[in-house]
Amino acid sequence: MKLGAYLRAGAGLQSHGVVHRAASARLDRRLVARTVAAAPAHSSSVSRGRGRRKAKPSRERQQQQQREKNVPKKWEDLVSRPENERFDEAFVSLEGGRGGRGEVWRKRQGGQQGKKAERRGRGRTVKNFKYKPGGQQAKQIFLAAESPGEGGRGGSVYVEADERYDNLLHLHQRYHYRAKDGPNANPSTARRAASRAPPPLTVRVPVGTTVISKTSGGGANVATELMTPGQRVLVALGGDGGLGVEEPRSSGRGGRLDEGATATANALDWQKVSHGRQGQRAQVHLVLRVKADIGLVGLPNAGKSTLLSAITMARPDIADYPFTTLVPNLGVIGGSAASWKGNGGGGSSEEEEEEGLAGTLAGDWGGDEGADPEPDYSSFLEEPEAFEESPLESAVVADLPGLIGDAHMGKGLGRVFLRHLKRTRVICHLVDLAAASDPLSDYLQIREELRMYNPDYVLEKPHVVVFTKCDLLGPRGEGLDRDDVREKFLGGVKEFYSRSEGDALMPAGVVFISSRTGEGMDDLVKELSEAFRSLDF
Ligand SMILES: Nc1nc2c(ncn2[C@@H]2O[C@H](COP(=O)(O)OP(=O)(O)OP(=O)(O)O)[C@@H](O)[C@H]2O)c(=O)[nH]1
Ligand SMILES: [Mg+2]
Repeated sequence: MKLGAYLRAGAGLQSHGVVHRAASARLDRRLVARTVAAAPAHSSSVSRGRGRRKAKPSRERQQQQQREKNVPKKWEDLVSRPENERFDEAFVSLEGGRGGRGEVWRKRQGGQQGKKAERRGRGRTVKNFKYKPGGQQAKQIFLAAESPGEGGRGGSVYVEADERYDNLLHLHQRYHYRAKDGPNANPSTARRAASRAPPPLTVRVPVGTTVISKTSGGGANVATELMTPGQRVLVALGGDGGLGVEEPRSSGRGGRLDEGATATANALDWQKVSHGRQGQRAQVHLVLRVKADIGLVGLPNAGKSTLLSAITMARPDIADYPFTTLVPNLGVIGGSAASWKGNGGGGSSEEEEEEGLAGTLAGDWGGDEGADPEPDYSSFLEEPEAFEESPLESAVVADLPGLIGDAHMGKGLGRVFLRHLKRTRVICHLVDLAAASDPLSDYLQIREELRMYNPDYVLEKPHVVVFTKCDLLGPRGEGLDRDDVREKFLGGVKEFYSRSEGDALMPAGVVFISSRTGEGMDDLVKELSEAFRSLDF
């Protein structure tokens, strides 16, 4: 027998043996699995020796696990708070994916033939564009790789403003987020792995979120505000892919590296350059300030949420107890009526809701008013056409939680939510005329609270005073001359501020409304439009 034939025969036998052994191993494993399933718990040690041992996590994986365990104290503090105290803030650690491994080519066989054989296995099969049906050509042809393939870049991490979100609660589930790793190069991807970066990890946040990011691993720190939908910022770049490398020859000369790498890489670091680099890591602080044109402020129960539901399609919780609203609600003036009626489902459920609402309200207002018509909080400003060309056209209204005196010392819901007024342009200050014994002091208390939080809130933003619940004035309000009340009120405000800034702090207008009957809505629209016109556009 010739040597080649002998070897082939031997090789054949050998491979036969391998298959055989593998099959019997599989069989063994199945048997073991069955025994383990059938055996009582205490005897499981019998099979332990034969079962597959659990692989020890790689060092990198261990480091990753350790990092995931390390959550900062500030994160733990934040997520243990109630939702209304954390919906507008989040801490996250964002990490770009690791780059994929570059390909390592083993030492070549000597001679031209060896080279060919070596390369034959490394490359990819592509469509043969010369192929014609019926011809002799193959449909697919093999393209040998010219050089070892590079690993792909790891996924990067972006923070993106998205209209579909209005809070940051979805980012409180965990602290660490990591993008996908880059693809490793292998014979079939050849050089293409480098161009196949995995999809980036996109962290979606509401419009109006400030992103403050400390990035390590060569990345730049970021401090930016995402103010338009779709706007995004890169916080952590994925790691570079490893380079393709040819193993150095045994003579000890350096390995031939793929283009871009230093040709002097010695025998020690040729393996390292084939490894993908780690992605950048960013510690990110996200703070949301809702972006709105009009902000509704006032004492708890002043009727802020009710006004919001009366002038927009928003349907916030309304109830006759303080602190019903815990997080800001948003609505758009002149939003299309179809949208929320569609959302409300069938007509029947809506009627039920209205009935439920009417029930609570009738209870709130005492038996003597049982004959009242059903309160209708559906929009008084429903026709979008009425607002065309008006400064109020699609203005966003934010209904804030109730504010009380000494809120800056943590009373009530505190004052943290006042940050949401920062991006409102006009403030609507609601005072419950029916319940207030002294509307002026109620008003001044809140103004002082605003001023203590941020002097710009009272100095720079025009505000309209809105006396609410005028339908409830009852006998007290019958003979009430509204112009009189207005004058007295304005006189009081002027006197209070006479020694300080004076006119700068005066209201732009005073209106009397009822969200229930729709009284005064026209005045409100007029005053708000004036206030907007007074701002320089
Ligand atoms: N009759 C009458 N009742 C009103 C009017 N506006 C509000 N109410 C009632 O006043 C109560 C409080 O209204 P809300 O809109 O929840 O008050 P709020 O200012 O949002 O209160 P918080 O969210 O707790 O700060 C509810 O029972 C409303 O039905 C109004 O114009 N007329
Ligand atoms: Mg409310």
